[in-house]
This record gives sequence, structure tokens and C-alpha cells, in this order.
Amino acid sequence: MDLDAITKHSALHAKPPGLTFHYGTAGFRMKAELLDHIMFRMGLLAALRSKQTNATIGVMVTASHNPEEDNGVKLVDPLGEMLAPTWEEHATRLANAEDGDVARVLVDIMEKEAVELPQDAFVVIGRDTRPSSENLGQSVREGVAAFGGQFHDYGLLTTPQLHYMVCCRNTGGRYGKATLDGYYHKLAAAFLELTKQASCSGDENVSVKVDCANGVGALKLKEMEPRFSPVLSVQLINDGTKGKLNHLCGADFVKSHQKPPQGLEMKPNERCCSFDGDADRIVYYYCDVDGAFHLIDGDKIAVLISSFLKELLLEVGEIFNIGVVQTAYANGSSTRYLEEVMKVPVHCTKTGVKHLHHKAQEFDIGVYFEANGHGTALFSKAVEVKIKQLAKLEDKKGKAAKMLENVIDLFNQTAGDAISDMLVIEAILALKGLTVQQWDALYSDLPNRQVKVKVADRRVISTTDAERQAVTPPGLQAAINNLVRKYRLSRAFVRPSGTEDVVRVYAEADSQESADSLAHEVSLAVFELAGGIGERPQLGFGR
Ligand SMILES: CC(=O)N[C@H]1[C@@H](OP(=O)(O)O)O[C@H](CO)[C@@H](O)[C@@H]1O
Ligand SMILES: [Mg+2]
Repeated sequence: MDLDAITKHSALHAKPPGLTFHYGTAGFRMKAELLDHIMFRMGLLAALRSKQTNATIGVMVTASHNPEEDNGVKLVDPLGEMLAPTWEEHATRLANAEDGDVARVLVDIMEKEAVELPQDAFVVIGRDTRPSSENLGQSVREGVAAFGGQFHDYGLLTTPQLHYMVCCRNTGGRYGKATLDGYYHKLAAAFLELTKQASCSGDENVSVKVDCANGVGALKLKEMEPRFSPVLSVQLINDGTKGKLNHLCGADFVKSHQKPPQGLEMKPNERCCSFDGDADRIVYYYCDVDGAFHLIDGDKIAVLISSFLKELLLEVGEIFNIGVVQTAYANGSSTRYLEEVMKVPVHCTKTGVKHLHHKAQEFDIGVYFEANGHGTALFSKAVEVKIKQLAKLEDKKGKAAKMLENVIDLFNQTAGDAISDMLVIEAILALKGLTVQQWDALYSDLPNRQVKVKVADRRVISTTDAERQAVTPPGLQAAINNLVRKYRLSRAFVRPSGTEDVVRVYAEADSQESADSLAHEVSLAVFELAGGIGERPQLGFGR
């Protein structure tokens, strides 16, 4: 490592003065023009992490569902998982170092982590379609090169595709081929094999309208479409040819506004879904004959997937423990349905996919979804091996095992993946002969509301019990408890966002009016007890 060269290079990627940066829930995320030095330094850090793990590390340039003007970056660890927490701290330190101190901080991290310099470093890079992503990707490449590392830049990729590439490269190809063709081939083959076994379909001529948020998901879905089109036809909306990324469209917009995206015309009962800007989230929806909008979010996706897996396991005749992981944002009805009707254990973790993913790894089969539509299913090595064996049998058991084998291949087990999840969902609906309306009718969501409150310093709020209870400021939780008591079937909690400078308030109750009113009253309590700034929250604002 040439420290002088790193110092010289760092000066070309100068840190803007007077700002502090934090590797948060989803890496670094902010206005694109503030990110150049971070990209260069994350190139350096990825190379360092690669040496330490003796494995390929990924760097994804994206700000997901955030506005087009923003951008961001996150590192992907060897098996395609999120960066380890101690390295998040290193990332934060490196991002905040003065330009002249970058080399010194790197040396310090190297000593702490006992990194051996002679190891090779290899980094793979992907980016979304934001106008700023190309130059920012170039800065990442310069960072890797300044550290003496090698890289492969895949160019435009969805976030889960990059996670997939990293995993493939570090598992000797066992997970799949580390190319786009390899990704398409693996998923399409599993999907076609699975759907072959569908004897009846609830919907004839299965077709789905896909709102791609004007993001990278559109390009990749278009590329992949010919491989599955004999079975499923997709109509791409907001494919990036006209509209602005994430503007009035995409999974986050649809979930938080509980209405269809702009540009998508829905006929009654037509099956639709939305991806987010980097295609790692998906939500489904439709309009009924009375014009009412029905959202099928991550919670209902988790219910569909876990009930399908449970049924398959029964047919296979193996006892594997299966669990569902949610966050506090999961609708109370979904938790009740999973626990009481399906008899599946449910666990609640803090917000952020790394927490869910980690928990899901504790089960033989762990299904995790955030309500906003980010999720997947994980299968232990033991399950995969056993299912492969059983799939060789020629009986009923073998048939079910074969199906499960394809389901395992169809999931992206490294991260939530809109394309993969869509194909899983479509395959399950086809195999079970279900329409989206029947799927939606499994249970009714409790009316809910999410709002944001601005406070001077959101860190004054600390939480416990997977973010469901506020510990500080004093009196806030007692106030929330008193408010919740006023409503039926009610629940509310508050937490500081990890990606925006706001406090998030969530409330649910027996009617929309009650949920709105509870969310409003809790917002006022936050405003008063946690140092609210600006205008006092008003009913209907802050959504
Ligand atoms: C309520 C909500 O949807 N929160 C989102 C949001 O996190 P916050 O920490 O709430 O800002 O962005 C995260 C990253 O995309 C995602 O994992 C999470 O679910
Ligand atoms: Mg995303």
C-alpha cells in the first residue's frame, strides 16, 4: 500500500467541510454532490475488507427509493450479506477523516483488524440509473485502484443482482454464475420448472403490470422477460423512458401513500406490482370493482410464501423449523394470522434488513419481510442438502421436494429482490390456483398510519423491545400508552429514522379515522416531549 499515493489521491476527492457522515441503515445516503469523497474512500475500504476476508467484496452505488438527486453507497460482504457492524464503524470513521488523515485512519483500521497486506483485493461494483451514479462509480474504482486492488465494474445492476454476484464469486460458482446471464438463467430455469407443475391457474393468461419506479429494475426485467414470457407476461410501466426516478411511483410511494403510482391505469381486479428504485422491494395491489384500492404489502407476501412453504414441507414429510421475521411496522393482523391461524412462530427485530436477515438465519427456513416489501426466504445448508436428496425420489414426496428445490433456487437468498420475489409470488399463485383477490382475502389489514415529526435532535429518542417501546425522553412512552388506551385494537410506537432526519410515528387501530387520530396525538406527544421544531403536527400532515 502506497500511503503517499493514497494521500495524494484523497486530495482529489476532497471532503466537503463542516459535515459529518454516518454509515446508517442503508449505508451512506445524501445529496449526490456531497458523496464523491465517500465513494473514493469506500473503494479504499472495500479493498481493505477484501484483503481481510480474502474474498470479493461488493460496492453498490444507489439511493434506492430516495429522490433522484440523492445517491448513496453500501458495501456487500462475502456471502452477499450486508457489511458487518464493526466495519460500519470503520466506514463512518473513514468517511469523516480530514483529507490528510485518510491514510492514517486506513492504517489504524488495518492494525485493529489484523489485515495482511500481501493478500489480493478484489471488488465488484454496481450502480443504479441515477445521473450521478456513473461518476460516483468512477470514484469508487479510483479508491480500489489507489489501494492496489482489482475490480470488476458490472455497470447498471439492481442491488440484489450485485449481492448475487458477490455470493457467486465467493462460493466457487455453487450459488450460480457471476454474470447477468447466470442470474437470469438460474431464476428463469427454476421458475419455468416450478410453473410446469401448475395444473390450474386462478387467473387465465397470467399477466402483471409492473411499475418499475423509472429505475434500474425496468432495464433488468426487460432483459430477462424473454426467458419467462411463455408463462408470465409483464407490462412495464414507469420504465424510465419518460418519468423521473421514484417520482410519484415505485414501491415506497405506493406503500406510504396507499394509492397507485402515476402512469398506471388499473382495470378492476387487474394484478399490479411496484418495484423501488433499485429493485430490492416489491408490493402488489389491485383495484376492486367499486374502485377501492387494495395494497398487498410485505406482510401479506410473507404470509403467502410461508404458508406455501409450510404446505410443501408437510408433503415432503420433513420436520424443519420455519419462522417468520418481521419488524414493528408489520400490520398487527398479519402477526395474528401467522401465529394463530398458520401456527408459525413470528419474531420481531429492529428496522433494517440486516437485522431481519440475521434473525432469519437462525431457522432451517426463515422468511423475512419488511412491511414495505423488502424480503426473501433463507434455507439452511442442511435443508438444501436434504431436499436435493429427496428430490431424486420418484414418488409424491419426491415431487414436492423437487418443487421445493426449485423454490430455493428461485429465491435470492442474499437480499430482498423484486424480480425474484415477483417470480416466486407468481409461481405460488399459479401452483395454488389463487387470484390476487383470494390472496388478499386471507386476512384484513388493520387500518394504519405512518407520519414523520421533525425534532431538533432525533437521537433524544432511544428505544427498546425491537423499537416498540421508547426509553427516552422520559414520559414519552407513558404518554403513548395513555393515548393507545383510548382506541380499539390499537398499537403505536415511535423511533428515530435511520435514513432521514425525522422521527417516525406508526399507529394502527380499528378504523382509519382512529389510526389517523392516534398517529396525530402521538405526533403531538413527540413534538412536545422530544424537542419538536417548526410547525406543530396537524392532522393529515407529515405523511
Ligand atoms: C418504516 C420504513 O419503511 N423504514 C425503512 C427506512 O428506514 P428508516 O430507518 O425508517 O428510515 O429505510 C430502510 C432502508 O431502505 C428500510 O430498511 C426501512 O424499512
Ligand atoms: Mg431499495
